Amino acid sequence: MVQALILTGFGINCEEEFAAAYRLAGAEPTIVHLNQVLHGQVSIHDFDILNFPGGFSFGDDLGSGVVLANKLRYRQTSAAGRTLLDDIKRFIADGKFVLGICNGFQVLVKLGLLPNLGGDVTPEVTLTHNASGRYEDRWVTLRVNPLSNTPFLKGIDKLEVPVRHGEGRLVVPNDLVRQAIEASGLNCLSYIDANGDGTSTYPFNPNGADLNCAGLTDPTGQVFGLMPHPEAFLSAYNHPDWARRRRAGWLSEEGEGLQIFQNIVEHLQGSTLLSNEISRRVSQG
Ligand SMILES: NC(=O)CC[C@H](N)C(=O)O
Repeated sequence: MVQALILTGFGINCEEEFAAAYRLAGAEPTIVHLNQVLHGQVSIHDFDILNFPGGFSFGDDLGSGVVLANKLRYRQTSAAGRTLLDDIKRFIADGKFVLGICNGFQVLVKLGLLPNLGGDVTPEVTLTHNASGRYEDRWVTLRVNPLSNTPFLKGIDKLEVPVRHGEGRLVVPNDLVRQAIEASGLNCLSYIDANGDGTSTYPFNPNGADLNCAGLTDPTGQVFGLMPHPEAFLSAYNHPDWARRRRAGWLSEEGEGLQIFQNIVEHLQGSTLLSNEISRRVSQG
């Protein structure tokens, strides 16, 4: 069974929704306090996918996600001076997956794991206060970038999801970074308007993000982060307009966010089968 590690503690508050998403997608979720990982009691390497949920880690002090990102980068988890970031780099090199939602996305961006164009985990973009100057709590519509290579978004064209954040505005500091992100489709999700076009117009784009960008991946597609909350749209009944949609013949019981979790679980199941298959063939000569 695919094993999903979900971190919590220090003000993270979306871990149960995350766990529900993996359970519905057929994986086994384990919620672990960050200290258990930082103190070496739990190893991320025993899992297939590492998850950073939303919330208000460290009270958003110094900027959302900044303190947690610094703990991952600088806090030594062993006498040998290893950090959790060292472990995460190995985890990714092993072909495993990392997902950050909202505050989790902020952590991955502040750490430099997203977009990680240069491969040296140095911050290249940032997330800052919404252009509205307010916390935004609303539903938005996203379009998946067809250039994106991430298995998380396979087969998805468009999805509706809620946002709830104060610091969701992606800022891309220069043209070179912007071009590199666009050229490889790392801006995997954009906010769209009622016509289906990418937009910087409020409230369709709830925070004024550059590139109308709601989510990023790294070049491998293994690290994925987004501001909206797919784990809050697991059932059709999570949608504020479910009754009207139902009357209009929209019959699925599943929420649109669930597909992302089903995608990654299926992908991991496929790769596990493949590696089992290979080792069986090798042992049979
Ligand atoms: N829901 C969240 O994860 C919110 C993230 C962060 N605390 C913000 O307000 O931007």
